[in-house]
Amino acid sequence: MTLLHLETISKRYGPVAALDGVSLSVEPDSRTAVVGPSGSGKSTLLRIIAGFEFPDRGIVRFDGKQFAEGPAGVPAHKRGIGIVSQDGALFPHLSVADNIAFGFARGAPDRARRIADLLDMVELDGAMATRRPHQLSGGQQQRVALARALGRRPQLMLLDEPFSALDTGLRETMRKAVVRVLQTAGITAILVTHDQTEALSFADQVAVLREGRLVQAGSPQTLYQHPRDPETARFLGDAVLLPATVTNGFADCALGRVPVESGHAGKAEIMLRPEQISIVVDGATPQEGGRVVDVQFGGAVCTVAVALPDIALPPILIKTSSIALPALGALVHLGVTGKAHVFA
Ligand SMILES: Nc1ncnc2c1ncn2[C@@H]1O[C@H](COP(=O)(O)OP(=O)(O)OP(=O)(O)O)[C@@H](O)[C@H]1O
Repeated sequence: MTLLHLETISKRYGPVAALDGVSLSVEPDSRTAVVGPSGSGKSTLLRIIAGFEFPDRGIVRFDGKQFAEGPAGVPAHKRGIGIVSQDGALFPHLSVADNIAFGFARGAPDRARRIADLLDMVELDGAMATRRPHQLSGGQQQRVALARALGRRPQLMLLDEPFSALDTGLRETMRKAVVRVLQTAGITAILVTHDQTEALSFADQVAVLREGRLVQAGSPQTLYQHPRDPETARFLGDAVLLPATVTNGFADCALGRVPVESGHAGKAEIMLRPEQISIVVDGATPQEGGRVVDVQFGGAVCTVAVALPDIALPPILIKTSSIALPALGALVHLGVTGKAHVFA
């Protein structure tokens, strides 16, 4: 059974088509990440699901109820959908406890226990209940915002770049904590993010928007390994794109014969992820091998650029460990693990 169903949603702002015929389904207890370049319509989609905006055309159906059909429908406060935004949007003059209790019915008899439970759920010390938001770190403020949204016991939680103001380490910790909380509470979530790694590690379903259109939706693995087009491939991570001739499950390309998954035959562009390519330093000749033209030390993951004999191709960027990095100028062979993806 589908929890949320969006059907051909379109929304214009004057001449701008913010969303153009977007259809997407979200299963109960799942996590969906919506990604796309700036201006691709991610926030508009979230606002339409929340009920802060209505589509010009299209249908929003939630848990068997029609929330919107074109510009008419159920207002935000009657949808029972939680939202956590980038800045947390806490009330600065209220204590943590009052912020969290904001969504409860006035005078709820179990108020204190519910606040304590929610603080516990988002892994915040109960002693913080009396503090004001400015006395908390960015990560703690986001936890309070999450607790406040959870307090309304929503079936669906919308997360609008909630980690973007946090630094890298804290971001990852928060992401894992949020996933844990949502799973424990059995809440379905939709996350809007600019961060591809965040999307791939957070979600069961990733939806890619571009210029208001849904380009592709599917599991993180499917999108990463089988992107619909080169732009989606590059958007979701580093990609090595090569012209090739495909026959009988193999592609002949600048890296030699590489197995492919597609039954396509003829000329095509193929894609490999950098981690599929390894460097073999074996005394290749300049006619057959590649030459190392750049080595970027990056700690655990280093980037080596290898120029191939076909000078029409840009150097291939390979991710490798810092152990046994090849020397600048070395002649090397490139080995391929797994299959290449074909853009037919
Ligand atoms: N209230 C508005 N009035 C006019 N144009 C708008 C309005 N809201 C959004 N737009 C336009 O609609 C398009 C989609 O905007 P939206 O905010 O949904 O994109 P986004 O993918 O969330 O972008 P970002 O990643 O930069 O937040 C953009 O071209 C934007 O300028």
